[in-house]
Amino acid sequence: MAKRIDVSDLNIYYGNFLAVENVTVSIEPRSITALIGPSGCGKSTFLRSLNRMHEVIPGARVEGKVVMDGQDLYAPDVDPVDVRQHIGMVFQRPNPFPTMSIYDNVAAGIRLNNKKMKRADLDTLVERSLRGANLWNEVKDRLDRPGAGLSGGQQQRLCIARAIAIEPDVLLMDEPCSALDPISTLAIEDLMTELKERFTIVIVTHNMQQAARVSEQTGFFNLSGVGQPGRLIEFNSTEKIFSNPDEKATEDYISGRFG
Ligand SMILES: Nc1ncnc2c1ncn2[C@@H]1O[C@H](COP(=O)(O)OP(=O)(O)OP(=O)(O)O)[C@@H](O)[C@H]1O
Repeated sequence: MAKRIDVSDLNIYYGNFLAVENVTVSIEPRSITALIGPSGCGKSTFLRSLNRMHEVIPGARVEGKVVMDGQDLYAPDVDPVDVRQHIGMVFQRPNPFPTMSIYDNVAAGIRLNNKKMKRADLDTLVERSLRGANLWNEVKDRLDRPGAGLSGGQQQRLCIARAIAIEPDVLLMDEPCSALDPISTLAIEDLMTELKERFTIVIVTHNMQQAARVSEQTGFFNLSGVGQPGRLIEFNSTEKIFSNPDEKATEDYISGRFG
């Protein structure tokens, strides 16, 4: 079930380095939120803080709140592994488990959560996930072949199938199309539009046309100089950001004047 995320006063550190400063934003359920901005402004860092992946880096930590449907994800009694089951992630480079079969790639997360699931139920879930990722028709006759044997675009859809198989509430996507050709990119964009009916989606992208095509809301991050923290400069409807942004820096960035 798609859920809403409310971030308040979030500071994100790598050791003593403040990488992202003072972000307050609300991410709506059943919609796509795009994060754009120049390299190094903290988009990926912010994304990873939403499902507590940031803290797997030694010395990395956050201050502030990330609340999903009323639950503070950084409260002391919350298990980060549990958070990552509810907030799934898809990365820039498709990363299927290379020697595992297509079937096992999709089943991997389900098996971790539910070791005793019957084979027939698992088959149903794997098929549903592959259909959900628009990959079923291409792989249904070779489910036992290695995931690494698929094309890049198919591998990325396999990773999306793996992510949605455990029925998360939120899907985080960090430049999911940057390693893909234009046709595969459009396939993933169509898929995102379908998935937003069921999931809250947050995507980091360098491709402004992509942000404009797929998202309802856009956040523009920027930094004032090397070594300075990234900040969320403007968060607005995608239509407004790309037609009449409030901030000059947003306008300069989307019109290609820097970044
Ligand atoms: N593992 C890390 N350890 C220390 N600093 C890091 C680490 N990862 C990122 N940073 C720093 O945090 C800041 C934000 O980086 P981040 O990768 O989040 O930016 P980004 O906007 O996603 O960049 P890009 O668009 O190039 O991917 C940068 O100054 C970066 O050097």
